[in-house]
Amino acid sequence: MHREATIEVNGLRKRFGPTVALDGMSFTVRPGRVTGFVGPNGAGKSTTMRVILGLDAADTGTALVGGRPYGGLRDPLRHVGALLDAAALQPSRTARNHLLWLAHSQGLGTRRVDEVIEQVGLRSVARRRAGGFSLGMRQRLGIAAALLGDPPVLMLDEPVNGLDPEGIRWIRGFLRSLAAEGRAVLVSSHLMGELQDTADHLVVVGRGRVVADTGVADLIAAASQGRVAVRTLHPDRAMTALAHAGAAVTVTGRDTLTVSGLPAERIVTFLSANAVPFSEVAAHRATLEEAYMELTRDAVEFRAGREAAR
Ligand SMILES: Nc1ncnc2c1ncn2[C@@H]1O[C@H](COP(=O)(O)OP(=O)(O)OP(=O)(O)O)[C@@H](O)[C@H]1O
Repeated sequence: MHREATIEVNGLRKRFGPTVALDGMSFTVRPGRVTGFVGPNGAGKSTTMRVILGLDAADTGTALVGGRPYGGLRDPLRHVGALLDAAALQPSRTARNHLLWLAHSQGLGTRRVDEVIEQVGLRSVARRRAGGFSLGMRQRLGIAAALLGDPPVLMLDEPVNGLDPEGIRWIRGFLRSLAAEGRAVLVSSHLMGELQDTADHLVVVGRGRVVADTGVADLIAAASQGRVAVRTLHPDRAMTALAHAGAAVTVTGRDTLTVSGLPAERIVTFLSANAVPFSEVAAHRATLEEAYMELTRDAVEFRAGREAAR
C-alpha cells in the first residue's frame, strides 16, 4: 500500500461543551478506491474531516494524511485536496481568478489552473464571477480547487447534496475515475443510497464512532443471505402457505414477498403444492439502503441493551 495515499484516523475524541462529537473514531482510507463515510446527521463526519485537515483540534487521538499530521505537511495541497463547503468562495472573483489565487499561494503555476478547469468541465464559464454560479458549478469549482496540487488523497463532504441528476452522475463518475488512478477518495453522505454506485468501501458511523467498516459487496451479500424474493398476484395465500411451512415472510411490495428460513426450491414446492400461482422466485439481493438499515438497527439495539443494563 502506498502510504502516501492514505488517511489514518486513530482514537479521535472531541467534545463541544456537553456534546460528544467524536467518541473514539478510528478508520483507515486506502488508495485506489472510493470510501463512503456514512452516518446520520450529527454522527461526526464533518468534525472528523475538519480534524484531518487541521481545522479543528481533537481532544485526543491522531489523524494522519500520507503518514503525517496535516500540520506537518509541506505544500498541503500536493498531499490532500478537500471539498468541505462549496459555498465558501469570493463571489466577486471569477472562477479562474479564484483558482489562480489558490494556486499561487501554494507555488503552483497557471498551467495547472487551466488543466483543472478543463478536467471539471468549467472552461466555458471560467471567466465568469463565481458569485453567479449554480450549486452544481460551485461544486465543480470546489473540486477543481481540491485537484490543483494533484493530490493522492481527496476528501469531499456531502458533494452531491442539492445537485441535479446530471450533476450527481458527473460527480459519481469523476470520483470513480480519481480512485481508478490510485488515489484515496473519502466521500461523506447521510444517505446510503447515494453511495450505492459510487463507493467500494464503507465506513459507517453513528454517535462519533465507527459502527461498521466493510466492503460494499460484502455488506450487500451479508444482508441478502438466505432471503428469497417471491412475486405473486396472491400474496395473502402465499404468506399463509409459507408461514405454515415455517418461513418468515414480509410483504415488500404490491406483489412481492421476502422470505427467509426456506430455500428457493422448497418455496416453489410449497407454493405449487398449495396451488398458489407465482411468477418469480429468486435470491433476494439487498440494496445498500436495506443493508444499512439492518446495520443501524443492530447498533440501536446494542445501545438500547447497553443502556438498559446500566
Ligand atoms: N462548532 C461546533 N460547536 C458545537 N457543536 C458542534 C460543532 N461542530 C459540530 N458540533 C456537534 O458535534 C456533533 C457532530 O457534528 P458533525 O457536523 O461532525 O456531524 P455530521 O455527521 O457531519 O453531520 P452533518 O451531516 O449534519 O454535518 C453534532 O452533535 C454537532 O451538533
